[in-house]
Amino acid sequence: VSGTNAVGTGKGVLGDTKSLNTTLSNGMYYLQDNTRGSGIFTYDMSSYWLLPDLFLPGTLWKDSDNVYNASADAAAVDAHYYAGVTYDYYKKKFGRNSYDNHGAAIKSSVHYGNNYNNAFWNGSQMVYGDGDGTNFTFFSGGIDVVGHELTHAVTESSSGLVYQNESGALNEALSDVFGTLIEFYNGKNPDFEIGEDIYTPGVPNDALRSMSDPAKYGYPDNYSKRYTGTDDNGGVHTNSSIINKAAYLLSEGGSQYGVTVPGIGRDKLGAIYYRMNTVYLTSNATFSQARAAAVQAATDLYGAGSAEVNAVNKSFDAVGIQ
Ligand SMILES: CCCCC[C@H](S)C(=O)N[C@@H](Cc1ccccc1)C(=O)N[C@@H](C)C(=O)O
Ligand SMILES: [Ca+2]
Ligand SMILES: [Ca+2]
Ligand SMILES: [Zn+2]
Repeated sequence: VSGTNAVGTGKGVLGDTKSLNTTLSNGMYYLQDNTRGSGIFTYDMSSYWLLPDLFLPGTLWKDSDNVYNASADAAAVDAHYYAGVTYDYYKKKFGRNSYDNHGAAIKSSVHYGNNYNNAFWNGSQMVYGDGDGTNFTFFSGGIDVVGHELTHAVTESSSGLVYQNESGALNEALSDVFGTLIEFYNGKNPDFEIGEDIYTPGVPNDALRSMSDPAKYGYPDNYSKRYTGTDDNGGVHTNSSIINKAAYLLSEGGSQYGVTVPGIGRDKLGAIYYRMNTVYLTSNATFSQARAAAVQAATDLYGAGSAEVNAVNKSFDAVGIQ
């Protein structure tokens, strides 16, 4: 909508209060943030429970008093706010102006479907389900989820990793890695767990995946343990954990399978994986090609024979990728 910039306040999924950039137009407030790129827009899909995909993005979220404390508001509050944090991360860390590096408008829809247990990037926008209340709560309530989904847009605009088999697992891992780096950038209860804020709301201290110990949730932490079937587009949410573990070890350091990795920290992990995704990876890249791409990216950034290049090599050795 065309109007004037405003600042609202709202409560997120976890009950936390936050300020929101909104737009005042004809006496109504909208979840439209005009301060970032071409804008961040948050939509409501709650009226479109039948064949929802036909109605995306839904209705631009409107409110009468610019206060978003109702229970139905929480998912929109977090989708809107965390999209802004994600925009800021890519801009501040890499000078990237939105997911396409051309200031594309960022659109999110919440309350998609009926108790929908997922969130996704549909090629044009982010879409968040409410969860069934037992396995998941509102998906936008996790900043690592929002960062995960928007990173799919970054990947689509750069490497274009095909969403199946090893390239698909790389695609998923990049989304988990940057979802986590964005969670640390935000600074509230950051961790190397994935989805902890929205997974099983009735069960504390668990997550959908773990980067530090994938095996905790039955996922592989070595190439020798990869899934080779056809489920889930060839196990994209399973084999991503092999790359997630390599990324965790590269950042934090550690040992497994007799290989010790010297940690180089989150910022260098991000710089190397960002350059890998935006400069070197091709759409059908394998895990082995990803190793070569990461080594080249680290070489560009820190020099051949640098401690960083050594750490990259060790991190892939530790997960059995040559
Ligand atoms: C609709 C088709 C499937 C799209 C899968 C999306 S990109 C996805 O990977 N969603 C994440 C959501 C997420 C992200 C971070 C933390 C928790 C949950 C995902 O991992 N979905 C799981 C449930 C899956 O699809 O198996
Ligand atoms: Ca997390
Ligand atoms: Ca839980
Ligand atoms: Zn994904």
